[in-house]
Amino acid sequence: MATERQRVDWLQPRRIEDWFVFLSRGSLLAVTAAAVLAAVAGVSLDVETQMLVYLVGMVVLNLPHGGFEHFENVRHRGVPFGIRYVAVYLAVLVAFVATFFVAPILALGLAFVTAIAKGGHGDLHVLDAVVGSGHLESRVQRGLAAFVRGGAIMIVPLVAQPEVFYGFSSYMLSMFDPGLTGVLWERMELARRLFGGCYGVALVAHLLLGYLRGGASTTWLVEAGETVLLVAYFAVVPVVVAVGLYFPLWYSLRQGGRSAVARRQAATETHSTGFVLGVLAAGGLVTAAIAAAFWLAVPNPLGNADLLPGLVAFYTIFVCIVALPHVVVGEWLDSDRGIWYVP
Ligand SMILES: CC1=C(/C=C/C(C)=C/C=C/C(C)=C/C=O)C(C)(C)CCC1
Repeated sequence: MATERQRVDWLQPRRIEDWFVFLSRGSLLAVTAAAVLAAVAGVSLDVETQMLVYLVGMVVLNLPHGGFEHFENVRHRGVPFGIRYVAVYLAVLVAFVATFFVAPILALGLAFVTAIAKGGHGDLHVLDAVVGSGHLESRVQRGLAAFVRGGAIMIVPLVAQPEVFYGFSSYMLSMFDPGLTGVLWERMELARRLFGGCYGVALVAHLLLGYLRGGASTTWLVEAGETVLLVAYFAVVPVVVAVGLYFPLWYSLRQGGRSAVARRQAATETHSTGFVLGVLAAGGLVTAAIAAAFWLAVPNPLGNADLLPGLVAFYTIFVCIVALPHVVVGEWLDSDRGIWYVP
């Protein structure tokens, strides 16, 4: 549901959720500005450092939030629901892993779609709960908002930094079939033009429709500003760093704001530190067990890459195989609440 709420003050956050959103914008803006300054000064981060930033961002900072998000979805929902949820979740996870073995290119495409869907729909719910989405009146506008925000994560770097994008995609495919290395390069230009063209049209349509519906309303201005920030960020920040910092600094921070609103509305008790640490420890163990099983199941866990790029490729596929069932089961099959619950 679109909401009229508009409480975020760009410079003076008041509530806890406004702080989360404020920090997400500030940190992405700072990283974007640093990337522009570095480009102007002719300085660039070496690829090793970029990969370390990715691994720290995704594993150390983002993974705990992912575990917490999973846990919140099934908490207080009853035992039969929980068992059904976990069973369907595991079935979808196994089916997705199987797809990597029989059709790796299709599965990699699904992995990218997962990142787009998660980022896009997650952000749409943050607009509903915290930022304001009053100007998004129709389903088409909401769909466009989600596609444009999520698409920034994958399609903008595909257009702006195709070599790195394809290089890592090749590593990911080589985990399952070394013969597929290089196969993507032949289609690179076509994919860039096709996806880049569609994305450009969607971006302009999204901004224009929002404006035509309600003029330069505050919610439109703020939302358009965020969209432009996301596009600029993914266009100028080296893609490995950009994705590695987007999930902790934008996705997880903002979801923290959304869940603060949801908890207050549902009058759910706040968690004690001990409880949170217990959930994190249990979640960490389950996640590590899934990662270990996946490592053993894959023919070449590091693909044809060296250690660091191999770990980036492995972790990326791993996070996608956990995230896809989360989006499918948690959001689209759990019609009562969904993973991005907004009261
Ligand atoms: C294509 C591509 C990448 C893909 C990243 C993906 C697909 C991340 C998905 C993250 C998810 C689903 C997180 C959920 O919380 C890398 C590794 C940055 C390297 C550059 C090219």
